[in-house]
Amino acid sequence: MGSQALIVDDEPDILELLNITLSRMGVQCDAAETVADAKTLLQAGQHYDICLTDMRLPDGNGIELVKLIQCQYPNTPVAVITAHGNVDTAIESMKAGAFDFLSKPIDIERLRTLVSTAIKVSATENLPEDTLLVGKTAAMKLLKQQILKLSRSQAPVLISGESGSGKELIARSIHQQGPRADAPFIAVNCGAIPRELMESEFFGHKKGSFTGANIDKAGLFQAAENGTLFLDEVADLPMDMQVKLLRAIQEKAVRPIGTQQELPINVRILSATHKNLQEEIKRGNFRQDLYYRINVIELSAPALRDRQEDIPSLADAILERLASEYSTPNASLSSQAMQALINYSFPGNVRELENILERAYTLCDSNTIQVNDLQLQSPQHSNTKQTHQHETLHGQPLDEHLEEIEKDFIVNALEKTKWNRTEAAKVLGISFRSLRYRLKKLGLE
Ligand SMILES: Nc1ncnc2c1ncn2[C@@H]1O[C@H](COP(=O)(O)OP(=O)(O)OP(=O)(O)O)[C@@H](O)[C@H]1O
Repeated sequence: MGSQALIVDDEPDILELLNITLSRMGVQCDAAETVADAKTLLQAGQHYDICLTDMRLPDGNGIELVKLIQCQYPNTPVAVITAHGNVDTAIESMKAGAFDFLSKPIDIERLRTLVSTAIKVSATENLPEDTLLVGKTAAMKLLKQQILKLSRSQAPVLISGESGSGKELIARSIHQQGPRADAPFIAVNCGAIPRELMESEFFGHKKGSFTGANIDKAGLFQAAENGTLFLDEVADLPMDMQVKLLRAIQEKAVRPIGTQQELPINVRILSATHKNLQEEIKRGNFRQDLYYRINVIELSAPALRDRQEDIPSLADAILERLASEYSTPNASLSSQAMQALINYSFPGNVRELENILERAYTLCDSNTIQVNDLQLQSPQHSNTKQTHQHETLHGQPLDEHLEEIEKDFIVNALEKTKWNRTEAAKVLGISFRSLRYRLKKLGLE
């Protein structure tokens, strides 16, 4: 059976344009001119694969319909049509649950893309449960529900959370469960691209546009076409790049370096940060307008210490994966070792759990991992400063003791920055040169 759309607008020209475009795509349309007419059609029992509604209607507004359909007909994706340049309503409607928006004057190509995405969403009603994220605590259940809901929308999502807490995995999960699943998921660490290459990395370049540009190169946006672009550590984008990114998101188009032509793009943007972006805005490091665009929906990845009950199942899943990666027998944790993990504070979250288990798995003598194999730091590791202040020296020379503290801080900073020494030096508030000197001195190289 063909697809069915509900189109709601009081301007006959727009209704006609929608009707013709959709009919050519094999989608049948029912038209309404008011909120009341739309309600009557919905109540008549017809299932709609998409509802397209104007924002301003004679007896109400589009957001009202978005809310009503969300609540009573959750399998029908709704897209709103907004006045040209009205970002506020577009964002407000997506926050209210609209799956996407279209701004006037209507671009036929965009309309077609939007409708076919919506039909895909509507056709995949009963998706299998998320298989990427391990965890059954209330926090994880809620997160998985949110992911499922968000995967159907095209709204930009900002995922916040501590390092290693699973932000990228959450983004992947949103992508995999949504209508873009068959297209690429491209993850980019915004802090890791050299500044001078950034524009070309994101938008591509034409052969000969700068020294070293020996061939035409597609950027990340083009690589993610029809799929998802995941901007990890988005707070690390330099200001000039933030402006360019904002423009690309707003215009839904990019211009490769050395070309005159804008290329239209159809990419969903997901971002993540472990920093507090509001703070970064106050400090003048992040643009308010970009924040507003990428943070339409906010998700937060819970810290592992706040969902301790998930530690056993995570540990089992990780050990199973290690055994299959190494093609060696599966190992398990002694009950004391498991308890020690449950009591540990995991400043580095799931990534730290993975590292601890990988080391223990390689080091342990039998197939059972004991507490000692885990080599856990003291539970207060993340709070090193305080604990050391209150400790006595236990007969250890002061210098040696201080070196230990120094080592702790440096290792901590390196772990936090995934061993990026430039970043670690920043975290520590010392110069790169000084960090290099200390690494040598402490035998950490
Ligand atoms: N709920 C989970 N279930 C299974 N594995 C997880 C879960 N959360 C995180 N992981 C694993 O932990 C590691 C770190 O996760 P991920 O890279 O998604 O974290 P992140 O928050 O993006 O980290 P960073 O802030 O450092 O970029 C990955 O190997 C990921 O597969």
